[in-house]
Amino acid sequence: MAGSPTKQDLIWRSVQELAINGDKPPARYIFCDGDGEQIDGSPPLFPVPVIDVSLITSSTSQSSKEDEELEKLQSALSSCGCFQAVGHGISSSFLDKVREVAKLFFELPTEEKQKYSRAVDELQGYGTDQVLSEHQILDWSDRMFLGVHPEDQRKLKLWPENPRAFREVLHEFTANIKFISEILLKAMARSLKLEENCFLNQFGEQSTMIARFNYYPHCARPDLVLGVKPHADGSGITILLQDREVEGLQLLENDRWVRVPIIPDALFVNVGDQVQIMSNGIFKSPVHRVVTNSERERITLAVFYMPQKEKEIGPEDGLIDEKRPRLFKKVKNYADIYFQYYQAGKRPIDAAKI
Ligand SMILES: O=C(O)CCC(=O)C(=O)O
Ligand SMILES: [Fe+2]
Repeated sequence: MAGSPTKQDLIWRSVQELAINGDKPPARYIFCDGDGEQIDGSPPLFPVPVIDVSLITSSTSQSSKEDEELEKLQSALSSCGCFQAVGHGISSSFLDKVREVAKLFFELPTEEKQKYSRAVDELQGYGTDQVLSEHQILDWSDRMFLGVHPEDQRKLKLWPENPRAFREVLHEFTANIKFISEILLKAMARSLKLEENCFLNQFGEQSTMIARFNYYPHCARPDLVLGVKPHADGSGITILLQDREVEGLQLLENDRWVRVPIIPDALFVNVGDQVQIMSNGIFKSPVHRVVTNSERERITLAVFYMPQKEKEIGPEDGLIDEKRPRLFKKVKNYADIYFQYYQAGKRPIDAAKI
């Protein structure tokens, strides 16, 4: 097709298709070029703390092992804001099944995947980075975004029926993730000597869970593009199932990018902005980005667990005193605020700061 691409072309041309010819990425994907800082795909590996979820599941049987694990949890979330969860109860073979259905979906022909396309002004469905301005630098990734909770609000017409097991596997996986998220949020409250349900109460009965399958094709110039630009998540907490073999996630630690290692059967958990707010800034929502590589595709599944829409959230009273004054206002509909700030290139959590 002649001429420069229209907005519509950019929306519908998947990065997967762009990657096939192995050419240099189009200008709209170039995050840094030449004189800017090059994207380092291999900075030092960061020893992300490992937490055994099976040790922190019960509030009744207080044991020294549990106390120790809660202390580790508190320390991880107050420093890097993330950890690798093991002992979470989901079998290794089921995690691989989740990875398999995701891979089979992205392998489908374009026309088949486009049956589930995101409408231009919608968030849910299959697509690329949402194009909101001509100047936006686009992510080198395709994604499938699906609301999974509350269950009665699922947009099932966007849930793939191909591969056959997709819906069932996603349903089962996210039911497990919800269960684990609730255990974690209780443990996080206990680790701060708070009543264990306090964070969960802020999430509300109709808490929201969104699944985002990320597909990062290989890229001829991984030094110029990002799979996902630097951001902190707008969730309460995020649980990420990483690719079993291909790395790509990086964290900003003390102003330096570091690599997140792969532990194949672990779930990578990070605090999102809304839990940073609820914890009055004690828990940190880490800035992270995704890099690509020239050889292999990478597929991940991020599940964002968020408070109910319209519900006001704010710092827990028990975490405010003279030594630690209130750092954040009460906010609601943080997802909307997040989106506006993020697209304007600002850090969304600043909107909630006092
Ligand atoms: O794919 C990854 O490793 C992380 C993705 C991510 O940060 C996100 O979806 O918010
Ligand atoms: Fe993220």
